Amino acid sequence: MILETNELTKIYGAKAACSKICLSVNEGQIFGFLGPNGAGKSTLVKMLVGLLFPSSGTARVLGRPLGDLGARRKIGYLPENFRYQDWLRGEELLSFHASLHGMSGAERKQRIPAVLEQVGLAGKEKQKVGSYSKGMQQRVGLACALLHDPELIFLDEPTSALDPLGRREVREIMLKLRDDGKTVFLNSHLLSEVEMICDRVAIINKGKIVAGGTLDELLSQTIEVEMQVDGLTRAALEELTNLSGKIAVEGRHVNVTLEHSEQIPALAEAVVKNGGRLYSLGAKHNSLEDLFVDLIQRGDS
Ligand SMILES: Nc1ncnc2c1ncn2[C@@H]1O[C@H](COP(=O)(O)OP(=O)(O)OP(=O)(O)O)[C@@H](O)[C@H]1O
Repeated sequence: MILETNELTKIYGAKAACSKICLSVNEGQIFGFLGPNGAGKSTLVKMLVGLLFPSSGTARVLGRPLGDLGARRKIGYLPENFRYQDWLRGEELLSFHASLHGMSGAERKQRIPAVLEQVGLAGKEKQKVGSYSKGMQQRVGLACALLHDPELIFLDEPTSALDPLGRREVREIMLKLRDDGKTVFLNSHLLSEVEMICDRVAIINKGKIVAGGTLDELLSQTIEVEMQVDGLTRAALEELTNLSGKIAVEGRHVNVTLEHSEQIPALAEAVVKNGGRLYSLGAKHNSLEDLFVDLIQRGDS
């Protein structure tokens, strides 16, 4: 594991921004950390990169305890609302960051053009950062995070300022990083993006982890079945309700949420056995968005 947290907690006043977070992240993967606004995503990342002290709990990053300097040198971090020095040219900003990393002249000569190329800013390095578009600013932020060739990269909402094309390019950068053996910890609330590129995800709501696993594991948890039924009797309805906590009937349309696909034959049987006529039955696994909305709404009720 490149990252492991054990009951990591951050309390602000009377409120837990992160409460007893237990996570583990495998090396060489893109890990998606999802949650609505204010759920605690940025707070967790700030603790992991050593910018915030936890109130309690522990974590190991790159095999070292939190705050370890050797580990921090191998971490890249793109904060959510960063603002760099507007008056610097792109190359000057990167040069400044290179000096913060203690890079030699030879290293700078090699790494600065390489990251400019990597984030699609080659040829734009002479322009002032203040004159960059939002998308270019996001890319230069990404370049700063990748400059020292880190092993583990924390990206806090890296595509939020980008148009669809820019988002795709940043997704490609993340996939390339994974191909190169790097680990990416991606904070996001863009579910489709996470669904497209992440190997594992965890969902946080109100400071607590409410789900986690591979996408397959998470999305196979619930199945939505849509049936067309004529003459649904009270007895059939009762049996369907027993099979599923969630059922909606509108005319001939019956929607049922199940936990396993093994329950599907029992649904059909409950309808037919109790006098109903079944015209069609279709099952679909929930999308990440369905799961996310369901978990967050459950937490609000
Ligand atoms: N310095 C602070 N002092 C007090 N409360 C804070 C502080 N920083 C964050 N919080 C609170 O902690 C909670 C979690 O905030 P955090 O920024 O980690 O959420 P987030 O999931 O990153 O949200 P977003 O997607 O909006 O960035 C929020 O309720 C926030 O108001």
